[in-house]
Amino acid sequence: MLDWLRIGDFLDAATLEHWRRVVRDAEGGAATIMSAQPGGRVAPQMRRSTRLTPGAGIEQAVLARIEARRGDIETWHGAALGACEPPQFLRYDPGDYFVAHQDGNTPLVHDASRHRRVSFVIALSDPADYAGGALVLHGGRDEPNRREMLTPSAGTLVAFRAETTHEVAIVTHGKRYTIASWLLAPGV
Ligand SMILES: O=C(O)CCC(=O)C(=O)O
Ligand SMILES: [Fe+2]
Repeated sequence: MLDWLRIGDFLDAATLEHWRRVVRDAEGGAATIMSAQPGGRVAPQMRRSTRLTPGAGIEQAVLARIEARRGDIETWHGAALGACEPPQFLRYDPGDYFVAHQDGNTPLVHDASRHRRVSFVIALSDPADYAGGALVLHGGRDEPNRREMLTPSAGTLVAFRAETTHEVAIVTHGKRYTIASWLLAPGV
C-alpha cells in the first residue's frame, strides 16, 4: 500500500525564509549513497545532487521542529518512532536527480538503513523555483505501476515509509532545495 503524509504548515513563513537563506549560502559537496565505505560513496549513475553543510545550529532547529510534529507523524505511521537521524540539506541543480531507491527497512540490506522506519522530505523551494524535480513515489507490490508525482510547496513536509520506492526526477531548470531525514525504530 502506498500512502504518505503531507504537513503543509510544517514551517511558518519566517522560519522558511531563514532556512532558505542559510542553505543558499551554505557550502557543500557531492551527495553520497550508503555503502560499506565510511561516509558513503559518490555514485553519479544513481544520485547527482549537492549535500550542503549549513552548520549545527540549523540541524538542531530542524530536529526541534520534527519533535514538535512527532505526534502527527507517529499517528500517521500507526506506531511509536525512535530517534531522528541528522538531517541532510540538499541542493539539486539542473541535471541533478536521484534514481528510484528505497531508504531502508528492507530485509536483505543489513547496513544502518535497516533501522529507518519513516523517511521525510521538507521542501524549501516552491515548485515555481525549478522545473522537473518531482518527488515520485512508486506503488508497492500490490500496485507496481502506480506513480505519485509530488511537488510540495515550500515549507511542506512529506513523509513516507522508509521502504517505499521513490526517486527525484531530473531537475531541468532552477534550484531545488530540500531537507531529508529519517525517524528510526524505537530503541535504536
Ligand atoms: O530530495 C528529495 O526530495 C529526496 C531525497 C532522498 O530521497 C534521499 O535523500 O534519500
Ligand atoms: Fe530517498
